[in-house]
Amino acid sequence: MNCRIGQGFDVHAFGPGDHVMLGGVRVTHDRGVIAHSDGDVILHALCDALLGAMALGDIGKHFPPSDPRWKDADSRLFLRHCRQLLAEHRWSIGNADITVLCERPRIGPHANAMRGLIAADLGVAVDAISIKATTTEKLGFTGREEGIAAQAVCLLVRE
Ligand SMILES: Nc1ccn([C@@H]2O[C@H](COP(=O)(O)O)[C@@H](O)[C@H]2O)c(=O)n1
Ligand SMILES: C[C@@]1(CO)OP(=O)(O)OP(=O)(O)OC[C@H]1O
Repeated sequence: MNCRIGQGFDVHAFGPGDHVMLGGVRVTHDRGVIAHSDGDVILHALCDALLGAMALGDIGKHFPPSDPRWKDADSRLFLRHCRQLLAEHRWSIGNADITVLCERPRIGPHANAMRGLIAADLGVAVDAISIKATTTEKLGFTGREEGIAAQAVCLLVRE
């Protein structure tokens, strides 16, 4: 069996707003994020992990921030595009594991909803998708609540 690993990382600054899109879920918050698309750090990190495993560049290469088509775009579109690329290149997802770094909002109560959407968009079982969260103990930009970060790793397999 042929295997590949990939990793991705994304950050968005908090800005004015009343919600944050995370893993495709609209999470109510007292801030929004500043981004060209909907600024979903979970999905952006996951797309980068998948693209990285396939050595197909990064999300900005596939969806340039200079392209008005992606203004306020639903990041689930990006994930579904990655699914298409996986199929074209005959890769299947073994698993993906994601960590969100922020003091707030709390991720735990939404993690299963996020896993469900991601699994549906990628056509995999929910137990292939893991979402975890940590604060950074009030340290750094996430600790000061200036922004939110996510990192993702994935394993791809090909028979
Ligand atoms: N935004 C967050 C941050 C953390 N959690 C959950 O709380 C646990 C403890 O966080 P520490 O940073 O103190 O380790 C963590 O393991 C998560 O389960 C969360 O849901 N949302
Ligand atoms: C997602 C894209 C889409 O134009 O823009 P942003 O929403 O700003 O997000 P980023 O994580 O900076 O990735 C780059 C772009 O591909």
